[in-house]
Amino acid sequence: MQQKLIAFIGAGNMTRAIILGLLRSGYPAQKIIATNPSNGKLAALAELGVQTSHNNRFAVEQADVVVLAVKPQLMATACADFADQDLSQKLLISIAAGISVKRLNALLPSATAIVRVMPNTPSLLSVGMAGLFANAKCGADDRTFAADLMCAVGKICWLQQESAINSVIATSGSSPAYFFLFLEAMQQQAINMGLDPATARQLSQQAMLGAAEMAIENPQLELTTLREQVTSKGGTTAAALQVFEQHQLKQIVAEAMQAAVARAEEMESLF
Ligand SMILES: NC(=O)C1=CN([C@@H]2O[C@H](COP(=O)(O)OP(=O)(O)OC[C@H]3O[C@@H](n4cnc5c(N)ncnc54)[C@H](OP(=O)(O)O)[C@@H]3O)[C@@H](O)[C@H]2O)C=CC1
Ligand SMILES: O=C(O)[C@@H]1CCC=N1
Repeated sequence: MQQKLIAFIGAGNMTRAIILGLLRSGYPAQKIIATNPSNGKLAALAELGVQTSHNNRFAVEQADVVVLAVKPQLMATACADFADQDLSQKLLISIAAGISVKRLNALLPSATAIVRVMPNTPSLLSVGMAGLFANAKCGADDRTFAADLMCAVGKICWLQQESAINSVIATSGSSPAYFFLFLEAMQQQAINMGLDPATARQLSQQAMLGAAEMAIENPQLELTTLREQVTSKGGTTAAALQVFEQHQLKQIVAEAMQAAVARAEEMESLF
């Protein structure tokens, strides 16, 4: 991966995840600067050798690549700190949900090459999944750098349409939380059935990990086939799946994902 000075604006969960991945892949810490208003998160990054600052303007001035990683509702405030700087030679990467390229161009008028990235928190363990959309002003170098950045923390896919970012949010950005909700429910019921909390958690999470690895290792098999392989006729799994069907699990999932997309679209008009 090319070594450019990367400024992360906002040093929260996602920035930390991406920086840890970069460092693990051998990216030099002194080529990274992170900003944040409060101290704690910066201090933790400074311990890893990363440069830190409270000053967005100072960080952006030196950077070749600027990663916008603040909450969507704070994006306008953060960008105002360096909106009058010449960003035309810098690659701008935004990981924010609900902030369009058009909005970024309005907030940062001199920005040219812009990549929107939708990552997820498993990036922290280098098993992230990110969708990337590049605007028409991005050259091959910009695309390669953005791809390399996210490949340091997981897998990526390129999107042809910006609107697909919202589908990525619903499918891989937010979905670790859907999964944790499912795990919480399983752990709770296992406890209700008499298992201790640690055993209930281990059984649930290890089964899910194994199932995810089976799906990954068997791309030639449809997910339906993998499900059917667990489901003996007249057996226990069939009894459980029948309950999911009665309660229309697929419809619930569809509605939840549609709600995520609708909120992303709403945020595009709010922030
Ligand atoms: N979390 C997730 O799973 C995912 C998040 N995203 C997107 O990533 C972005 C960041 O999310 P996440 O890391 O979870 O959020 P966090 O709240 O963990 O991190 C945002 C950080 O920005 C800091 N901040 C606030 N205002 C400014 C400012 N003006 N200048 C610089 N830094 C500032 C906050 O500081 P302080 O600590 O003082 O509040 C905070 O540390 C969001 O836009 C979100 O949509 C995308 C995909 C997945
Ligand atoms: O909840 C959110 O808005 C962000 C985007 C995807 C995951 N977290």
